[in-house]
Amino acid sequence: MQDKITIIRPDDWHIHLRDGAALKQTVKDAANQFSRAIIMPNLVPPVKNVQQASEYKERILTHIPKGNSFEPLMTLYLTDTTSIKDIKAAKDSGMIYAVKSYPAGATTNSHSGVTSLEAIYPTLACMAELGIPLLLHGEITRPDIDVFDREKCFIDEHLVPLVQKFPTLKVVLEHITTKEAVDFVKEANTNVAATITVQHLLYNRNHLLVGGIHPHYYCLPILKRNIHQEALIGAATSASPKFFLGTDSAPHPTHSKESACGCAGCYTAYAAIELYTEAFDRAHALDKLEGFASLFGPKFYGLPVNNDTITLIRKDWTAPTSLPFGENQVTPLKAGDTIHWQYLNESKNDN
Ligand SMILES: NC(=O)N[C@@H](CC(=O)O)C(=O)O
Ligand SMILES: [Zn+2]
Ligand SMILES: [Zn+2]
Repeated sequence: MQDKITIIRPDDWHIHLRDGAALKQTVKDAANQFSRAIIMPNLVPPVKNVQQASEYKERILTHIPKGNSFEPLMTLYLTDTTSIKDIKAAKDSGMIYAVKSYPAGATTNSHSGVTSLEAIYPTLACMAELGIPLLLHGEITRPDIDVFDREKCFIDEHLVPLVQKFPTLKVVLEHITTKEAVDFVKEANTNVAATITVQHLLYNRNHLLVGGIHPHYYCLPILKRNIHQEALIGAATSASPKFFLGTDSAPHPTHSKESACGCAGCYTAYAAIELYTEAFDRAHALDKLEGFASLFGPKFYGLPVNNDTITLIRKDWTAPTSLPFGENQVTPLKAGDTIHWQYLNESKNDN
């Protein structure tokens, strides 16, 4: 049995760091394991232009521990009024790595999101031309569509035509949750990729709903049935460069999740790489972890691979039941449970 694994340092291609006092914990956790992360722009108000992204980046940078070279890769929040001028400014800034589309109303802080992707095709054409990736929260929001079918419907109704219309546009279908998404991405052209969260590899909707309702497993897109979980594990461990690591670590105060109307999002950044290692170990695919976590993301974004490594050992430890989150607390995924791999935090930035 393999008890130790060393891989090139990973990056997180989808994270929510939030803002203000929350940054103290979220930045520390992300910077501890990852070299770079794609920073989601769904703040209140959203990060809509270069100026706001640059100010947000500065706020993040002040929380990076001394001697740590974590690099936040900033994104813009796409709205119905994002203009070609905004996209050109993003490109010229050299600090915007992608533009994120939230269908209006689909998820946390998405009310300023796009009401029709088709209506902003000229903006997307400009992104294709300038090589700026489009990151998609891929869910339809029509109330007649069942919450478990929203990703599949988004693919059929919006993504298939989008990819046909813009074959050169780089597209990441974020946090995929279904077999249909896996199949779509596999068959699409090489400009189409997907991130996969660790909760969608470790869990399915039974974990959310059997034996009581478990709000800390609630995220969007919602956990699906086990056949979808299996398809995601298959994709993540397939060595296909189209599938790479994106935690979607999305903290909410404990009281906002343990509520009559609980928020969507799981906090995983505190132990992300340990949890992914656990998922790959379960699938007998530890040899596929490095590609998924450290090689395929940079390849898609056209960035260099990191030049240091991290090591994990097989060792049980207990996840904290709670972590500081500004003036509140956040209950992390797996709170109080045993995690079977441990990240040895010794090598970072000593080269
Ligand atoms: N994934 C989630 O359940 N929540 C995310 C938003 C998102 O990524 O959809 C959040 O910001 O809380
Ligand atoms: Zn999302
Ligand atoms: Zn997210």
